[in-house]
Amino acid sequence: MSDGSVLLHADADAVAEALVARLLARIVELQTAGRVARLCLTGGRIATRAYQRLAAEGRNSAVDWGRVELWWGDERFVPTDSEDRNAEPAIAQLAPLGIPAEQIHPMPATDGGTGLDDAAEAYDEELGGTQFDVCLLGLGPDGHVASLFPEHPSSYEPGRVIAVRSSPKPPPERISLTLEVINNAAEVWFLVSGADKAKAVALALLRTGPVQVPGAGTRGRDRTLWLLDREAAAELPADLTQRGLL
Ligand SMILES: O=C1O[C@H](COP(=O)(O)O)[C@@H](O)[C@H](O)[C@H]1O
Repeated sequence: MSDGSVLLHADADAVAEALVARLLARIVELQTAGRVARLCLTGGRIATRAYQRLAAEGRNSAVDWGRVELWWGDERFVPTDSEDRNAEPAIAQLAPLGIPAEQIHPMPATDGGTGLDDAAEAYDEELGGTQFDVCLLGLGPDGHVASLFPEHPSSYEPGRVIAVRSSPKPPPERISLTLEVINNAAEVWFLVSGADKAKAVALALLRTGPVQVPGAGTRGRDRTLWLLDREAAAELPADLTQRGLL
């Protein structure tokens, strides 16, 4: 497991800009090595901002979008057309990139014809042995990642893809990858902005327990990056942000 690197940016827009530049470069690197790039996407405000930019910049990049797979780290178990969904709005934003539909893997929705448990199981099967090259994650103000919430059964339930009930953040029913799958990604990149996330960032980077702060137990096999804006980094010890390394 990798240690984390902190990358400080001025504000949320700068985080989104940096993310897109890094992501495009990493995908090209993977494809140059003959690989299909397997990306796991996150929901959340800053991700939405970044996907807008990715759609615009990605079209003129060297990326072969025919050799990219999209997966999701978590999803709200609501109808496909609900504004609460993580995947469908992102898929719509990224449509200009022309990623083949069979390479886009949203988690099931309530209109998919199965209940929550079967939906989580179906995604586990679809995922099979996929290992992500890059897993993007947000961090909630409470320290949650994907739909793994602090001191909640989701943060210690065994399995790879779990059904989440009574989520402290609405909507209450969700599907989430667990840390077993997330931490098997080659690289985990956190995108975090805003003063409301500062305490959670500090607790996660100072390695609080993963049940108390799921973000604290999350890291990639080869690399973990924390792309933070100044507000989100405000409660980190100064030496850590100055060195940029943990
Ligand atoms: O509910 C969720 O929240 C987190 C964080 O979202 P944000 O808007 O506070 O950045 C997100 O990472 C996760 O995918 C989502 O389902």
